[in-house]
Amino acid sequence: MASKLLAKPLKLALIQLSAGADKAANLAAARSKVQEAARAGAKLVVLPECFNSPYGTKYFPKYAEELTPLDIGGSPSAGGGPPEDQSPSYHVLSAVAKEAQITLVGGSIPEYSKEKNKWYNTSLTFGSEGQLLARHRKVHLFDIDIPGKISFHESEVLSPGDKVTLLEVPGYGKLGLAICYDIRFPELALIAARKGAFALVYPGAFNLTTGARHWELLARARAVDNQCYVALCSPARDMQADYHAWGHSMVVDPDAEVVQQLDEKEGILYADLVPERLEEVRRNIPVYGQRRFDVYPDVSEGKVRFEDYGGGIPW
Ligand SMILES: NC(=O)CC(=O)C(=O)O
Repeated sequence: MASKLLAKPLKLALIQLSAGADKAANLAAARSKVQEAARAGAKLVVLPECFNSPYGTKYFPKYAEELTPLDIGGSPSAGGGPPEDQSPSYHVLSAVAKEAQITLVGGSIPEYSKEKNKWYNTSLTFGSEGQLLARHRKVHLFDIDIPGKISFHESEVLSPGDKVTLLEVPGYGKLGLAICYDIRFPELALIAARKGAFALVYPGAFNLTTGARHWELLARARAVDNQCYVALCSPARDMQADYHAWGHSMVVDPDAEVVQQLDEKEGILYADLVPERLEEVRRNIPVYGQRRFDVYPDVSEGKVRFEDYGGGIPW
């Protein structure tokens, strides 16, 4: 097992903010909070799921943006990226990542693909040159019915993505990137970890029912399964909104300890991702070298659809 992390801790910021009906105001608030986090020294900044729109199927088509032609690895200033009027969120995220000189996981936004005539819940990550580093479309759609509590069906409007997403944080190593409900599916996290991820990042909007039951449990489960850092970034709770987000953005370390956690209000969580901690945990309990692929299959091998934006670091 080899880690490609530098010895220097990576300062992470999770921005918990609520999104209202005014998209321009949501984008302006996100921009100002990202700048604040960068001034505090964060190098990797994460926004929440659906940070530019209220969360709800009736809102997705209205707030959706067209991202094609996607220029993965390119820079909008060099002619890449969608036109400004089709995707203001793309351009704000790109610009603020460059201004702030950070890697920015831009939460998620509703995306419309004209080519496919489909909507997606999509996360875009930008590098410090403003270049698009990665795109993840939520693979597992949030379709649930808990009688008397909550019924939600993203699939009424959205289509699922079809890839595990990995991306390189320059100078540090790989992140596994997924969105909210994706965290309930351990295979996605396991594949990302076995392909070299040192941290799993989930913009996510759990609610008052499922958040209380499973938010921390799932974060800690994915961390202990994979001996990775896990970061969950939620919208702040707004009881005037249709959907009541759980909040409680959190970072869990590779030994499944909660390092930091917010409450339900707006705020920024800072945490250092420490390479030595990762190595210590993996050395102490070396499950990665102890798997029995003669007894069961390695889900990270064979027919796996994954997008690795930046070269593999196999363990
Ligand atoms: N909003 C989601 O995608 C997931 C969620 O709230 C849950 O799994 O619970």
